[in-house]
Amino acid sequence: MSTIAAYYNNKSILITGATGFLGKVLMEKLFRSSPDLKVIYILVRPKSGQTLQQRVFHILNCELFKEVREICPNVQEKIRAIYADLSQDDFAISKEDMEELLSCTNIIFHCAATVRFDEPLRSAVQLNVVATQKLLLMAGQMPKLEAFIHLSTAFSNCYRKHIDEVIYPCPVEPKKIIHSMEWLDDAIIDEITPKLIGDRPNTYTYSKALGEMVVQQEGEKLNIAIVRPSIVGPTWQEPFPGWIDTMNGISKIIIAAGKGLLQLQAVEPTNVVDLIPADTVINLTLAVGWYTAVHRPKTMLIYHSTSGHINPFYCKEMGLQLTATLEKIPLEKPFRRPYTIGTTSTISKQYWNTVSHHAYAIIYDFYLILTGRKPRMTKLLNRILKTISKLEYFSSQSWEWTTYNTEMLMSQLSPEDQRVFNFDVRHLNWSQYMENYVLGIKKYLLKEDMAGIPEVKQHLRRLRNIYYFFNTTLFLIACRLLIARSQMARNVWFFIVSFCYKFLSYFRASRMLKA
Ligand SMILES: CCCCCCCCCCCCCCCCCCCCCC(=O)SCCNC(=O)CCNC(=O)[C@H](O)C(C)(C)COP(=O)(O)OP(=O)(O)OC[C@H]1O[C@@H](n2cnc3c(N)ncnc32)[C@H](O)[C@@H]1OP(=O)(O)O
Ligand SMILES: NC(=O)C1=CN([C@@H]2O[C@H](COP(=O)(O)OP(=O)(O)OC[C@H]3O[C@@H](n4cnc5c(N)ncnc54)[C@H](OP(=O)(O)O)[C@@H]3O)[C@@H](O)[C@H]2O)C=CC1
Repeated sequence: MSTIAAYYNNKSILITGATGFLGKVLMEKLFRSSPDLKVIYILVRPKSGQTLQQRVFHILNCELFKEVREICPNVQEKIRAIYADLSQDDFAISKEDMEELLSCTNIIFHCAATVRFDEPLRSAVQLNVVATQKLLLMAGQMPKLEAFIHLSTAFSNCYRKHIDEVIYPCPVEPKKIIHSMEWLDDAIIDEITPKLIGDRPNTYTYSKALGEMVVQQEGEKLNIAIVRPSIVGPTWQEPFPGWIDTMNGISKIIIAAGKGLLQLQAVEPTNVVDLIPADTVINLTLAVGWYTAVHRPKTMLIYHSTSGHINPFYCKEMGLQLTATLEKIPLEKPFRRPYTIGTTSTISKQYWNTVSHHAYAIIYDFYLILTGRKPRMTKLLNRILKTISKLEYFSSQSWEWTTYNTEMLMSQLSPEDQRVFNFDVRHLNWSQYMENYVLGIKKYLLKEDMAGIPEVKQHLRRLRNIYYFFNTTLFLIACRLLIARSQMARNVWFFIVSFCYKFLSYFRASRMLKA
C-alpha cells in the first residue's frame, strides 16, 4: 500500500475552502486513497440559500465523487461540516465545535481564500491574511497537530520574473497592514491600495504574499509548509480527466472563445502558459502533508506546483489547440466560429479589436434592431473585454519558477507513492489535456448537452458560409468603389478579369482536346 495513503488513515483532517474548486478535489482524493481516515472537518458558511448540510449533500452528489460514493459508502458520516465564516473575528465557530477542532485535529489544509483579482484590499486582507493568522493561532493550540499546509499561489511574487522557493518580504509588514485596515476608512484604503500593492497587478497577489509572510512569522513553532500552484486547470487523470467547476480566469477566456465572442487575447505567442491540473496540485499537497508531518523538515519548505520548466505549453500552441478542439467539441449557441489571435502589439490589438470584435457586435446589433429586437451584443462584448483585460497582466508575460523542493519530495517517494500521488507533469500531453479541458467546461461547468454537438457543428457550418459570403461581398464592394474612382484600379481589375477569362478558355480547350 502507498505510504502516504496509509498515513492519512485514521487521521482527523481539517480543511478550509472545502467547498471551493481545489478543496473538493482534495477531499475526493483523500476519501479515495485513504477511505479509513477518521474524519474530515470542513469549515463552511451557508451560501446562496443553502444550509451547511445542503452544501455538503450537493458536493458529495456531484460527478466528482462518483467513485468515492462506491469505495466509501459512509462518506457522509466522515465529513463534519462546521459552521464558520472566516471573515469574522472568531470565525463564528461555536464553543463546542472549537473544542472538538482543537483537541482532535491532526492535519490542516488551508485552502480558503478570496481569489478575485479586484477584491477591495480590506476584504482581501481580511480573508487571505487575517484569517490565515487566526487559523495559525488555532493551530498553535492543537496538541495533536502534525502538519499545517497552506495553499498560496505561484503568482504571489509575480513582479519578479524568476521566482525561488522562498518568501520575498513585502515592504510593509503584514501586522502594520492588518492594523491599518482596522481604523482606515474605505475611501482612504482605496486611495493607498495602488501604493501598497506596488508592482503587483492586484489585491489578490498582494494579499497572498502577505499571507505567506504571516505563515512564516506566526508558524515558527508549527510543522508547516506552503504549496504554490500556478494557473490551476481541470483534472488531468483523477478521478477522471476534465473535471472543473470553477469559472477562473483561463476558463473565461476559453468560454468566450468557444462562444465566438472573443478572438483576440493579449499574449506573446512564444510565452509559456503555466497551467497545472487540479489533481496534480492536490497529489503534491497530500505528499507535502505527509512529508511535513513525518520528516518534520527543520525549516518551512515552499513547493512550486508548476509545469513550464519541464513541460512548457506555449501560447501559440494553446491557441491552435483551442481552435482545433472547439471545432471538434463546440460550445452551444456560438455567435461566430471560434478562432484565436494572440498579440501584444498595441496597434495590432486595436486593429483586431475593431475588425474582429466591435465591427461584428455593431453589425449584429443593427440586425437585431432591424428585426425588432433589443440590441445587446455590444454591451455583452464590452463587458467581456473589460473582464478579460484584467487577465492581461498574466497572459502577456512569462515566469520561471524553481522546483528544487518539489523534485526533492518526488525523489523521497516510493514508486508506489509516485504512482498513487503522481505530481510529475512531464508526461502530460497538452493537446489531450486541452480536449478534456473544453469537454469538462462543456459538461461540468456549462452543463451543456453532449447530444447537441452535431447540431452545433451544423450551425458552425452555416456561420462559416455567412462569413465567406459576407467577406466576398465586402471585397466586391471595395473593388467596385475603387474601380469607380481610380483608372489604375480599373486597369488592374480588367487585367485580372481578362487573365481569368483566358485561363478558363485554355482550361476548357485543353479538356475538350483530351476528350
Ligand atoms: C481567445 C484568444 C486566445 C489566444 C491564445 C490562447 C492563449 C491564452 C493564454 C492565456 C494565458 C493565461 C491567462 C491567465 C488568466 C489567469 C491567471 C491567473 C493567475 C493567478 C492564479 C491564481 O492564483 S488565481 C486563482 C483563480 N482566480 C482567477 O482565476 C480570477 C478570478 N476572477 C476574477 O477575479 C474576476 O472574474 C475578474 C477577472 C477580476 C473580472 O471581474 P469582472 O467583475 O469584470 O467579471 P466577472 O467575472 O464578475 O463577470 C462579469 C460578467 O461578465 C460575464 N462574463 C464573464 N466572462 C464571460 C464569458 N467568458 N462569457 C460570457 N460571459 C462572461 C459574467 O457572466 C458576468 O455576468 P453577470 O454579472 O451577469 O453574472
Ligand atoms: N484556482 C486557481 O487557479 C488557483 C488557486 N490557488 C489557491 O488555491 C486555494 C483554493 O483556490 P480555489 O479552490 O480555486 O478557490 P475557490 O474560490 O474555488 O474556493 C475558495 C474557498 O474559500 C472559501 N471561502 C471564501 N471566503 C470564505 C469565508 N469568509 N468563510 C469561509 N470560507 C470562505 C469558499 O467558500 P464558499 O464556497 O462558501 O464561497 C471556497 O470554499 C486558494 O488559496 C487560492 O489562492 C492558487 C493558485 C491558482
